[in-house]
Amino acid sequence: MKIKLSNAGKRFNREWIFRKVNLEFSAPIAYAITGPNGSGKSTLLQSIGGMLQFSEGGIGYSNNSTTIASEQAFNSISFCAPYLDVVEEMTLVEFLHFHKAFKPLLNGLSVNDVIEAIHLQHAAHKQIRNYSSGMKQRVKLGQAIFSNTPIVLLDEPCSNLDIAGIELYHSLIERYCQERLVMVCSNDEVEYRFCQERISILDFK
Ligand SMILES: Nc1ncnc2c1ncn2[C@@H]1O[C@H](COP(=O)(O)OP(=O)(O)OP(=O)(O)O)[C@@H](O)[C@H]1O
Repeated sequence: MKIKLSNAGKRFNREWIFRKVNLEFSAPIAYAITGPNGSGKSTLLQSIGGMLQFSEGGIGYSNNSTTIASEQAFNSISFCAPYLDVVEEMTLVEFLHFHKAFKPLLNGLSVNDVIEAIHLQHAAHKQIRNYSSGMKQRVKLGQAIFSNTPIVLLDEPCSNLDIAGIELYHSLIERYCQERLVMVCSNDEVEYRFCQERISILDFK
């Protein structure tokens, strides 16, 4: 799986956040997108994930040289970010079954396997609205990492996680993301230390 950015730029009103981004991303490599607060990491990741449109230039997705239409790319992408909501009214079991109807789980895994993997068995039947912030972050990570997509986009993946949660994050990456294209937006080395490639958003100002 490949993503190619050609002269990509994004602005909000008159403010250019980044310009002239010419980069290629391919599996099985993990990329870190770094930069200070407000520099545009999340904006770039959301643009790559198709949640925002570039203001200039473009993006291409392909798999083994076959082009994937932008409007179909979401099938290949999973996304985890603190600003993305989960369905708070559902229990974890309900939410994962609901999500699985749109994005299947990694081959051979069940909803129960995912719940065990993110260590939330004790809260499986509790409404997500009553979860702590760290528990919700485990749900978001599980939802992204266990979706059967070749691309995994992670924005500040360790937000609200304690030390055990951060270790869990690294073990999930190690076990389930080796063959995938992973992108991590962060300014905290702990979150992206496994990434082979590092990209500073400041290079595109
Ligand atoms: N919808 C929007 N409308 C206007 N400006 C926006 C919008 N979204 C983001 N911005 C601006 O774009 C800039 C980049 O924001 P972004 O969230 O991408 O930064 P970031 O590098 O991810 O920051 P942080 O490390 O704090 O998460 C900021 O100046 C922000 O105010």
